Amino acid sequence: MRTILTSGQIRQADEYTITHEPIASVDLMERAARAFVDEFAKRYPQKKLTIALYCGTGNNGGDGLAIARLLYERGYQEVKVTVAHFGSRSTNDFDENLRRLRSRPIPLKEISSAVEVGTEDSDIIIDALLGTGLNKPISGDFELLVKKLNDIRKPVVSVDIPTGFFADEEIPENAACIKSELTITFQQPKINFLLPESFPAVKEWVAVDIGLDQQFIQQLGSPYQYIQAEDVKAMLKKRERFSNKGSYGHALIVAGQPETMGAALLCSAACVHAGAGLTTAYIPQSGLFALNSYMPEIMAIVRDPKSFTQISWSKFSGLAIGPGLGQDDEALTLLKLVTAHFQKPMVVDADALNVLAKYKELWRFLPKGSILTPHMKEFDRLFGEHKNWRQRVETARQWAQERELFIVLKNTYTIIATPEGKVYFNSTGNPAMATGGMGDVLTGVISALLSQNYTPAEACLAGVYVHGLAGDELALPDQRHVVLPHKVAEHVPVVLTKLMA
Ligand SMILES: NC(=O)C1=CN([C@@H]2O[C@H](COP(=O)(O)OP(=O)(O)OC[C@H]3O[C@@H](n4cnc5c(N)ncnc54)[C@H](O)[C@@H]3O)[C@@H](O)[C@H]2O)[C@@H](O)CC1
Ligand SMILES: Nc1ncnc2c1ncn2[C@@H]1O[C@H](COP(=O)(O)OP(=O)(O)O)[C@@H](O)[C@H]1O
Ligand SMILES: [K+]
Repeated sequence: MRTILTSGQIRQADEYTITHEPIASVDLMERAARAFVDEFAKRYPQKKLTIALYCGTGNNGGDGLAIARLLYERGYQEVKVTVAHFGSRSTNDFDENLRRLRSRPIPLKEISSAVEVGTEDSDIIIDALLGTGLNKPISGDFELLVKKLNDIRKPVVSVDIPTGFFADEEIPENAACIKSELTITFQQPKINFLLPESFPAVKEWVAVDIGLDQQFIQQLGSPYQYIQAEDVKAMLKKRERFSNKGSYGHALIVAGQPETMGAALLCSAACVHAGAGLTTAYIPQSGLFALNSYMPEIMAIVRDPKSFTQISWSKFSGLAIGPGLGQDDEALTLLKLVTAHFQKPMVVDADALNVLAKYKELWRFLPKGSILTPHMKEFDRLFGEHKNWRQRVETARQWAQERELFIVLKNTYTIIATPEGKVYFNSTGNPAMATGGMGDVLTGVISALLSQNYTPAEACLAGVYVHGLAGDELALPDQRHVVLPHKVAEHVPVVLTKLMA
């Protein structure tokens, strides 16, 4: 896991590293600047580029001055620097870097108001005005300068965070900020980079390691984590030589209506591909033909009232309810039936979530450790309207803790809130996956993992990661516009094999 800290915690980690490594703070700044320049040089290797750095007078500005010097030393000869003295005092490391910069033949202009900025015709702008020290929305000269830089419509690369961007608190409405093409951020993504509001301020980000003390970072106990491949690799279990289908559990997928059988098929098929020993779909009579012709590996129980009393619930080790289920009386009956008889953690998705939103008294029947997989609209139906994603993250965290459930809030960086109060952000997935049926596949994958005896936490974390990775492997190499959910399901075994290699 990569721990995600708030700006305040990052400052603590900086201070701890400075005292205990030990390293002088100006040397830590130099290390950060070097890490920035390494990444910048990879992305923009043309040494003839004209580069304009805009620096504030805090440590973000200090980084900018060090970056200008290091770029020059790397052979970027067309670098120039503008320092914005807009009121805030300068830091010692800024002063030291200004002294170092002055000994180089790099053009330096110091301004005390935004109107002094002339026409800007450089190829690239590096934004080092303000970083994590931001404590209120920018206004006055900062706002004017930011507006000017945005209006130039040249690519902007931000140092650590775009100037004016709130890294981890709720972003105030209409707060002005730099719209960066790329943000090269120190040590870890900032929480708000992982939420939709960050776009277009943060079109793309990359985190570069500046060697902050890892032990100290762990000890800060941040609830926010960013899932990495190693975490999922450590969870996955290989299939044993003397195993049989009984070793991998039996999943029941309660899904589908005559008009939405596709959802049931995609979910059940994904469950088969993700390795459930047996998969049974609990579907309407009219869906039987489609099911049998789509995938013969899936078994069926036909959903007539007689069946309600005939299911032997204990033989299922995993269960999902919801994809394409509808929200009529039958859906309500099924949700009641399932929660009354199935005592293990289950996956609740799609229409079952909408039913749950309408009949709040059903909450208390959900087995502890169950996994809710809402997208944004389902989430707001369950928990009320939210003004922004930062609020959704906190609602998910509170509810998951209070109800002892896992909430998988599907998004670009899917958010997983756990009963322990942790919040994980998924690092896989891409916009080609934004197509109907993709969530049904995710539900199938998670229920397959539950039926194979993975813990609910493992099923959520590994499930979302694997699902996103399958989508990435299909879409990213040749930049596909769209990937189809059934292809993602079919690719899940390939991804699992690679992760277990
Ligand atoms: N040793 C360290 O602490 C390190 C810090 N680093 C850099 O330091 C940055 C943080 O530096 P600072 O804490 O000096 O802060 P900034 O450089 O982000 O901001 C400077 C000052 O601007 C003022 N300010 C805040 N909001 C404002 C607003 N809306 N309008 C006008 N002024 C405002 C604040 O008083 C703040 O201290 C990071 O983003 C990173 O770039 C890196 O060099 C790595 C090491
Ligand atoms: N831009 C994106 N980046 C990453 N993942 C995405 C993106 N768009 C969609 N996804 C993933 O695709 C799935 C869509 O789920 P959902 O909206 O429930 O689809 P459906 O209801 O049609 O089955 C989620 O797992 C989501 O994380
Ligand atoms: K910045």
